[in-house]
Amino acid sequence: MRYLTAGETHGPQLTGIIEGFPSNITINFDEVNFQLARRQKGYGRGRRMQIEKDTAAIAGGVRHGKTTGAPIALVVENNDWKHWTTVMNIEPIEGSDETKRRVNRPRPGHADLNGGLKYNQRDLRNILERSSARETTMRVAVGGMARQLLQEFGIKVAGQVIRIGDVEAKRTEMPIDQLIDVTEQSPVRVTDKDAEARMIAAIDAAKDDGDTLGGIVECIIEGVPSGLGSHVQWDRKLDGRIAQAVLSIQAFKGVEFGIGFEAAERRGSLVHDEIMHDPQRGFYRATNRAGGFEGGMTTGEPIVVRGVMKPISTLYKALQSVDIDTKEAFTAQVERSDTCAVPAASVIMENVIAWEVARAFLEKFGGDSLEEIRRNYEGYLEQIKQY
Ligand SMILES: Cc1cc2nc3c(=O)[nH]c(=O)nc-3n(C[C@H](O)[C@H](O)[C@H](O)COP(=O)(O)O)c2cc1C
Ligand SMILES: C=C(O[C@@H]1CC(C(=O)O)=C[C@@H](OP(=O)(O)O)[C@H]1O)C(=O)O
Repeated sequence: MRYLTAGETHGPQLTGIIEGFPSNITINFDEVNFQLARRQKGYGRGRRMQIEKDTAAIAGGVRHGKTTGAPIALVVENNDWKHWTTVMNIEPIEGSDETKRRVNRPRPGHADLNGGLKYNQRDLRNILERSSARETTMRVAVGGMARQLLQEFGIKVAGQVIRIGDVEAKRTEMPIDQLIDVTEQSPVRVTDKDAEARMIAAIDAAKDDGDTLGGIVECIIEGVPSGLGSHVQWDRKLDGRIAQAVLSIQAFKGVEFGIGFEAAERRGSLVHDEIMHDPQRGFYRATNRAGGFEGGMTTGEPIVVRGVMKPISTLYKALQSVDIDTKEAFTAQVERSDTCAVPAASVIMENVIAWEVARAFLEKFGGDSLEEIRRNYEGYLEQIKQY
């Protein structure tokens, strides 16, 4: 199973094509649109989110509410396109002075300069339009499809914000369904009300100073059987693939599983998870410090992944850069930008991880239809039980 996305942030639409999605899966479009709506919420975002109201339309691969096994085509329109039709026009507009509309001032922390050099583009808009995190809209829609496959097998995905700037949220141990409900009610996607208020204040303060904030988000996946991914080849290790998916989100700079970087400070006896057995549960781990992975394979314990997002690159208190034409220094003018997109990014992270887990699930239990996958899955569960 694979997917590709296309589309620019101020272009007419984002397009996604999923190939290899099995047949006979009932698709609830409200679920896909719910994921898109969740991504748009979250304290700290700029004016663009008031313009967009993301909904996905299906343009292939689903009939009468069920997948057919054909490639699935998804489309999300950009409402903002109507304000950008002249700037973004594909055809040159006669009599217009294109040079005036060029972006010739690369923004620090963005893809602008590297992309301009690499693709030999002197209008940096040709880079920024695609490097924008607007593209994650389609990745979330695709993740919304993957979640429906996972749901068929009782696999649940949740996320929460752990840190924004210097404010850390206390992690309340609660069942995953409750975690999903509680974080959904929070503008910064936390369960800790005290931290919520301090995070909102920190975002407001950064905004007042013309500055931005990053943070840490966590994703938890429950109900995953042991044995997804594989130790036998580097690119089949599922933790590695999830790490790649997380780092592919714009502005994500780090990833860890379970106790993560803390493992460097601890002794082995306080890192590794002891193996237990119970006639009802089968094999399990006494703890889950590994975050659900050993040898690139799932252990059957919940997958726990955290990602680090850097502060938003564009600051109202603009940073210095160099004009690509004159090579002179300037400080950038900012029209609009987010102050903090960490809560939104936690939704993106959930969905890109859901995709990777669904892909690994299909590799393990293969099959073209839901029924075939179910047979393979149930046979494997029986095999594990007898082991
Ligand atoms: C949900 C989300 C929203 C973002 N919004 C902005 C924004 O409004 N302004 C900005 O400068 N960067 C924003 N970014 C970050 C940039 O897209 C990102 O830093 C840039 O493309 C360069 O990529 P890199 O940081 O991964 O190197 C956002 C990222 C995410 C995930
Ligand atoms: C459009 C989205 O996020 C955008 C991501 C983004 C960036 O540089 O990554 C910059 C901003 O776009 P604009 O310059 O149009 O205001 C954000 O609003 C979105 O999340 O849907």
